[in-house]
Amino acid sequence: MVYKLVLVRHGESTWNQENRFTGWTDVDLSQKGVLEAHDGGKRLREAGFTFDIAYTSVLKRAIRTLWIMLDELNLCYIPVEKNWRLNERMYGALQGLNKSDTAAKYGENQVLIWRRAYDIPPPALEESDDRFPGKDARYKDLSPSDLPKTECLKDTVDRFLPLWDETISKTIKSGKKVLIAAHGNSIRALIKYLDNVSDEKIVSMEIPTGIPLVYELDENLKPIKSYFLADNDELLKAQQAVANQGKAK
Ligand SMILES: O=C(O)[C@@H](CO)OP(=O)(O)O
Repeated sequence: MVYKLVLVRHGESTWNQENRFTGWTDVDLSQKGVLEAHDGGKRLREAGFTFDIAYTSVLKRAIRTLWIMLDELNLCYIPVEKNWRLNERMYGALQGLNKSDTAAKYGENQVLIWRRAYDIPPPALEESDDRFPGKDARYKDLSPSDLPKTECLKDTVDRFLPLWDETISKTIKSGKKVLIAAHGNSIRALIKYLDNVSDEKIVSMEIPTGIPLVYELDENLKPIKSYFLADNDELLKAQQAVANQGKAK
């Protein structure tokens, strides 16, 4: 038995466009991001994919990407489950800052650590800060210990895993075809877990916006293979562009 699972990072957001640390900030897609979402849906349609259920975060850039893709696939009717555990990594006090300006101020290496180190979190938010998720109604049912003030990728893996273990993995094993629309770092968290990527290697893994990533999984949900629905040149260019966001201008 081979299961197929598709992951997609939302299309470009307005803060991706402005090159700002986003995290749990609920910004929308840019015009380019809307086009990328349509394009991602078309890629799946043309490759013959269909889905029974979709999972996404509680952030509108991922939700809107999913809506657009389901529309392209003529699958607006399938169930969609939104869960905070698929949110982007919480970027703490960096949320809102321009990535290049931050690199110019603190150095590119420090920004690389904040963006990509597996177990070093960015500076934390205070609970009094308006950006603290405890002030946002959508998180009102979370226990206080689940509300992050910052997260490194390891924290994102840890908070994603209960959703995987208790829900998504069971859905896949029941034979349902699953689509997940999420974020650069929540997808990196999933890839780290599925492919058992080392803490060192995950640092250089970049996820492009809007390009579906297909996983073929065995009966124990171990990956047999994975591939983006893009040619190599396009993929490398898109991945390099994400890496370059942390460079000083
Ligand atoms: O700002 C963010 O939330 C993420 C994704 O856009 O950025 P980065 O690629 O720097 O982790």
